Amino acid sequence: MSADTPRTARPRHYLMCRPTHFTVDYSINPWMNPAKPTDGDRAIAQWERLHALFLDLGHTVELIEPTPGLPDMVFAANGATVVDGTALVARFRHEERADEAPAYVEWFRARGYRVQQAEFTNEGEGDYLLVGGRLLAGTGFRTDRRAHAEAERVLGRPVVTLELVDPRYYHLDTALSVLSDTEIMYYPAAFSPASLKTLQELYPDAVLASAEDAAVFGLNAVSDGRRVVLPEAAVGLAGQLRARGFETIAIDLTELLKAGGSVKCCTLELRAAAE
Ligand SMILES: CN(C)C(=N)NCCC[C@H](N)C(=O)O
Repeated sequence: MSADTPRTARPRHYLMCRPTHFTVDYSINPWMNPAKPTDGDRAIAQWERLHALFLDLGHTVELIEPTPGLPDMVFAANGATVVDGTALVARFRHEERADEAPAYVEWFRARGYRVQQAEFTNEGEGDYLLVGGRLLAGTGFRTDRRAHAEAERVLGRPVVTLELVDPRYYHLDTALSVLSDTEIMYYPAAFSPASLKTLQELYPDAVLASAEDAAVFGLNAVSDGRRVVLPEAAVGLAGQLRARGFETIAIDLTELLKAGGSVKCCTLELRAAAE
């Protein structure tokens, strides 16, 4: 598709979590260095700009109350995967985040979602990305490979397993982003040779990110089908997207990057049951 391709934005329903208690006081990924100071006010200001931006774009945003002592809870995308009104709630790999799961169970139950508590480790939309009718599923660092069959059964979508091999890209959504129901962008070196072949076969026209754009979390982006919100440092990727007819909106979330997250990590999509 070219820059002249007309694209349609679909209004989305998101869940976010204010980084009230954000800090980096443990390390569970290579981006986290507890010796490096964080600025809580700056994290909140950056997050608030993202929140306001989604509202300006016409999306609906709900909020989950941040729990004291859970500094990574701002990364709401990890809380669950929600398809057709069913929330498959995360079971976190690391003890430091384990207590986030009950907060999500409670949030979804209170709002009438069908809630499934996971048997196997999975980190929600960090590793599960819905592209049209297909669920791309990451494994290698966080989500257990056995969780993929569970996701297929609970969410009713065929799953494609993708193996991540670079610890900097420990969640699928740090290395791959969904642009529309048929298009993705990804960083090839983050995947095993077999998974790369799978991606090349399924998405021969995908946008391929450079190492530089991947390293500033350019792939941790959120698209509504026409407008792609992505970290402002990912300038090469933004140019590639505009050449394909997407509008790009750059945002600074560098304070949250100190914990290994950016735009997509803060944004869980809520997909209602079909009417
Ligand atoms: C896309 N998503 C949701 C993420 N990549 N999440 C960021 C999680 C960061 C956290 N410190 C952790 O290591 O779990």
